[in-house]
Amino acid sequence: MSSNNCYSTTTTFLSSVIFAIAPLLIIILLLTIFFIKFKQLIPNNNHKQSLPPGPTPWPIFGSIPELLFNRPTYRWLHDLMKDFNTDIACIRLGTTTHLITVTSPEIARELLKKHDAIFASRPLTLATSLLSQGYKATVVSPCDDQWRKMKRALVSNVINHSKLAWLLEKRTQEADNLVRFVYNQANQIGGGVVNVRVAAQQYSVGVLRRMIFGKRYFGKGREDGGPGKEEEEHVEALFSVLSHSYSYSVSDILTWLRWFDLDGHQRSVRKAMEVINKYQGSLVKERIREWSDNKKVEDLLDVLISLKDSDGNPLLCEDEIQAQLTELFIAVVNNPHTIAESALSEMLKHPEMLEKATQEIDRVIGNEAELLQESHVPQLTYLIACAREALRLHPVSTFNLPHLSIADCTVAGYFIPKGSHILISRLGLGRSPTAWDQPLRFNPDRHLPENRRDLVETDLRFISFSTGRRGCIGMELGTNMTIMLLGRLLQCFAWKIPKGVKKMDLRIEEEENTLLIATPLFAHATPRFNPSFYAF
Ligand code: HEM
Repeated sequence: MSSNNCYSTTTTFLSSVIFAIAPLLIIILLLTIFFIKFKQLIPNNNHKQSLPPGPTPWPIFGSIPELLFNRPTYRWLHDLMKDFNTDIACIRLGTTTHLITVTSPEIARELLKKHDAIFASRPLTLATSLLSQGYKATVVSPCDDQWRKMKRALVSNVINHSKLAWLLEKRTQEADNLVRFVYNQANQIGGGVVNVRVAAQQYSVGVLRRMIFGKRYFGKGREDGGPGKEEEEHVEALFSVLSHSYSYSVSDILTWLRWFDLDGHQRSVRKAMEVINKYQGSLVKERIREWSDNKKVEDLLDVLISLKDSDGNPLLCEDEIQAQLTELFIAVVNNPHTIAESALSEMLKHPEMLEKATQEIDRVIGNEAELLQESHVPQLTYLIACAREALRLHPVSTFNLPHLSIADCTVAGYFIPKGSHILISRLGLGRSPTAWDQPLRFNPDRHLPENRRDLVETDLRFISFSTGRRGCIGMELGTNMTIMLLGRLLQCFAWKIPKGVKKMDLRIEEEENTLLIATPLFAHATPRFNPSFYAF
């Protein structure tokens, strides 16, 4: 037999062996992959309790297909909880992430009061990473040293009682501007129709712009007190970032798809951040460049730049300041305006409430020539009750900001694994039939026995500023801004439903995690006083 023949026989033999065992190898490989995945799917048996009820997950993908195809997600989650007849549910995403949804005040208290330390972190998303320049600030950062540093800086030096007292005049100027803007629309024979949403949104952001940058307008502004195109663009960009922050984007759930930006979220957030940086960023850069330690500290940007660490070096770098300012604007852009808009809409449906709140303001001020001031706010208990009721019944978002658990825990008798995303439903708490009698009725009187002087609700019967380590730092400012906004509108103008509108439309807009009333509130305003009252 020739060597050639021998070689070819050996090759043929080897090929036939490989050919014979190839399917076996493929089967072994598949089994190994399946075993690894399957192992991940088996619940951890070290705990005795079961997970909260929820849909049966698909292998590997969990309930991601349902989550992506049932929009808006908040409705799917709430419907699912109703079907399971539960106040706490668990939706598994992929093999390891658990989404825990909660609709009862008792369970919310267990999470944010009893086990606060365990649930004090935040999940990461593409939008929150972009807005915070890689988690350099407070609101969206996970519970780490950077968050601690920034929160401490905010509470001790930036948003506290003494700084707010120092900046009172700037806030009052913006409240005067609100009245001027609305007066210029209402000062016609028979009054005028006002877009309350625009006035209220621009007031909220205007208050912060004055406190941070010492000025109201990025550009030339407008004579009538309204927003210029720069301010409109700024507010629109803030809302865009806010609405994408925790919106269950495909790229947040299946992170390996981020590159493709399938739902366009990344593009939208980057575009909005360009606008925000164009306005805020250039001011911060310029101020840092021109900074000298002899400069008089005149606004919150000066405060942030002037903070020093224990070695006497600047405490915050430019990125931290930029990120923190964006977060502060995002923190105020929606709450005060939504509360004022929905409270006024409800009061227009119930004119006796409008009358009662206006009479209270007149009585507290006692002197017709004076405009409402922040010092009057604690005495306006009926108006505060109306704002609390608006917060309870018409929350601005379906869920509180998400929390993330940093250890395994037992809640309501169920096992909650480390790394769970916790979504506390603002709708579920505020409209809970066990916590509230006739929950769907707008009834400010239900808050009166408590005689509250603020919007704080630490018992979590509804979410206002929430509570615990991740609780809001803007309770005093948020209450004052909201009540001044609503109070000035009621004090200075008589409001009614515009001609041709049969009833106020309080249907909500079904967008991801936002509950804005579908149509902005257009209401008819007439000045209540002589023109000389508005000449300030
Ligand atoms: C009526 C007005 C306001 C309401 C209803 C409100 C509500 C909230 C809520 C519900 C949270 C999330 C709490 C949680 O995760 O459990 C929050 C967080 C926060 N708010 Fe507010 N807020 C208001 C105004 C403000 C203002 C005026 C500021 C400051 C200028 C502010 C700054 C913050 C910050 C920094 C956080 C993040 C805290 C952290 O994660 O550690 N808020 N707010």
